[in-house]
Amino acid sequence: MNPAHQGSTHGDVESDVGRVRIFDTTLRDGEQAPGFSMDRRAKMRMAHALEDLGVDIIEAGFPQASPDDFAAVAEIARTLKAPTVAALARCQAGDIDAAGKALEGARHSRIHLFLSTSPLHREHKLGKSKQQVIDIAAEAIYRAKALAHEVEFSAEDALRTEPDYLAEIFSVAVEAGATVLNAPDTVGYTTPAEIIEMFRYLRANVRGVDKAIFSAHCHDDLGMAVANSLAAISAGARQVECTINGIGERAGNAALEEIVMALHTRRPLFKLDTGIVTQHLYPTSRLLAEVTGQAVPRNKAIVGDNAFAHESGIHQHGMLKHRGTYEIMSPQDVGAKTSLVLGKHSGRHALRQRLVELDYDIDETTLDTVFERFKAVADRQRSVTNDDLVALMGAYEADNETAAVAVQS
Ligand SMILES: CC(=O)SCCNC(=O)CCNC(=O)[C@H](O)C(C)(C)COP(=O)(O)OP(=O)(O)OC[C@H]1O[C@@H](n2cnc3c(N)ncnc32)[C@H](O)[C@@H]1OP(=O)(O)O
Ligand SMILES: CC(C)C(=O)C(=O)O
Repeated sequence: MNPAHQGSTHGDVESDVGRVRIFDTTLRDGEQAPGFSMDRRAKMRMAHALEDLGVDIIEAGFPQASPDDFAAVAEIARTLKAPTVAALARCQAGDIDAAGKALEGARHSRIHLFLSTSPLHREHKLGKSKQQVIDIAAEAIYRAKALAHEVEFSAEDALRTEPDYLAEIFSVAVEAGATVLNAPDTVGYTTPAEIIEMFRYLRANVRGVDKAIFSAHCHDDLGMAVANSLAAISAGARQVECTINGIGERAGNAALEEIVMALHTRRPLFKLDTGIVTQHLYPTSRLLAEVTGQAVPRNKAIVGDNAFAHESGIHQHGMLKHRGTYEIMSPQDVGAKTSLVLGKHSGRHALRQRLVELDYDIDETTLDTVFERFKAVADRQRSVTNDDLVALMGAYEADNETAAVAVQS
């Protein structure tokens, strides 16, 4: 083991009071989803963006998965300065050694071990008894500890595992030297009430609990990944594993931007901070869309095109009076912008505002006529652009001139 790894304070349990660590797994679980895989170059671009975003841990990949993934993890480990770089490994010597090797150049390294603990996985996937699973985990942790600054142990399918058995394997994991205990909801099955119960139980029953922090890793199969992550945090988890845009296996992982902005926007409720530079959320989301070629859905919370867009007249009127009427956070805080989109649902207030912005001096009579014409255009097309408005105003002014000439002659 590199002597510099000894005595690292990165991941000091004491420093976690009032702080939730953000463990980004966009480059590992995120890229496992069909259509999202990233090559070494794409991973490097994302890794730099994630470092600028301020994530605490970047899970760079699964070195045993492929030579390119090994190379990507190694390059990220060598290059990044601030975040801990993590690599995933099964509880197998080959995986652990590959992870250790890939992480050699890292300033702060973490081997992330996982092993299934639920009855279904133990019996059908691994074909191992409860005790065998515990022994395999302990041996793997001992091996990994010699190869990285820190070891995280994930009990795969934890939320479908018997709580007393989960507490036992985590107790052994702490004894073996793991300092992060992750209880993943691997298949997105749990609910907020259940995950709270599980984390409270673990905190009360894992031996040596003060030597480790608990982590949540939630999947979105039932659309509850973010809610479950926040629930786990409220029950004492001080690390959350999440991805940009919520990408990941099947329906995805908990979306990083949603967890971070929930903690930020509802700070009086959670009383917890992250180290995320929130203004980087939107640009990082767009970079991921660019490198994967997968567009962000318009209605995606925080980073979708519609997250701060308003087309309805009643909402636009409210927004023009006070932004707080229809926005619970400032778009600038996530690096985005508000837009008032003109369409068939818009009203006079928003239309007048846009015409003023376009330098038209407009009285009530003009507004009424132009508004009627605007609605007719809006009924034919999805949105009405500035060019459409200029054309409408041009036609209106031409009609007025014709009418004036007719009156004179
Ligand atoms: C919940 C998660 O997201 S876990 C991470 C999932 N991610 C991935 O699988 C992506 C990368 N994976 C890969 O590239 C390949 O699966 C590899 C290279 C790791 C392994 O490939 P192969 O050796 O051909 O095995 P394959 O994937 O078909 O089967 C998995 C094997 O790992 C074993 N295994 C699964 N999980 C673990 C674990 N945590 N610890 C030890 N062994 C495990 C299985 O029992 C099976 O063993 P067997 O080959 O003795 O039957
Ligand atoms: C490896 C573990 C943390 C995982 O991805 C899961 O259980 O979903």
